[in-house]
Amino acid sequence: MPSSIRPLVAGNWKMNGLAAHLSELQTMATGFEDASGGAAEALICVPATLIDRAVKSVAGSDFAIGAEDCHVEEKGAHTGDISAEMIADCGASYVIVGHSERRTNHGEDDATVAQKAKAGWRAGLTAIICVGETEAQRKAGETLDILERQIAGSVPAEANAENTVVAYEPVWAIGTGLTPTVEDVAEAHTHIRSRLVEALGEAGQSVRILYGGSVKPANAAELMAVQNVNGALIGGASLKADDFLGIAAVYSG
Ligand SMILES: O=C(CO)COP(=O)(O)O
Repeated sequence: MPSSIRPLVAGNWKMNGLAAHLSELQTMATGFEDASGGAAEALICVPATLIDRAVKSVAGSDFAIGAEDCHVEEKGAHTGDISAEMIADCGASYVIVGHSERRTNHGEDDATVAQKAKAGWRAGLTAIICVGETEAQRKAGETLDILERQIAGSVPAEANAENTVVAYEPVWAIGTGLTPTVEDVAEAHTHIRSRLVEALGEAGQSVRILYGGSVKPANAAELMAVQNVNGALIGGASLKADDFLGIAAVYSG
């Protein structure tokens, strides 16, 4: 049941981070268990250039490393793209698919996102499937309809708690310092939960649903306490160990 789901504190470095930044990652990996009281799992998704070194940096800890995107194919003539198999080959265990920045900047639609999730599974990765409305859609009162459509189109029917995490990221809350009210987060997450149960049956009860969009140490406690929020997907605040561990601390009890 949702209340027994082990939370996931996940970072998304986006197009940030050079080798020098790996020391920050090591600090996170070393401090995470203490900070979270052992009550949550940790993941940082890094640029493709850093996956291999990030995996080595956290070796010996339970800290997971993920990628930020993958191609749908296993290999072939796709210059500049990276397959899920390549990501797994570097030792990563997660891949983000359908982030709104990919949907907007690379024209990825729900069908592509679903294919990417399946590509991740094919390689043994857990897919973090992102959904979320734009500011215009929210103002037009379309939030729940958009989420329903994105869940229906982006989450393949074989999704379960082992192979899939869903992240709700309102586009207008990303990198803006704005967050929805806890009532709005509750409404969105409850809606996503019921759509997942409808689509996946019992498996939909235990798929983790992360909230993402301007999560910081100062607002994490109230956001993470909302029903059906099973962790966070953190952008800017995942670049600094102090901030990331400060967010993890909401789980320390
Ligand atoms: O897009 C996000 C994580 O995927 C959220 O980014 P911020 O936490 O910087 O708003």
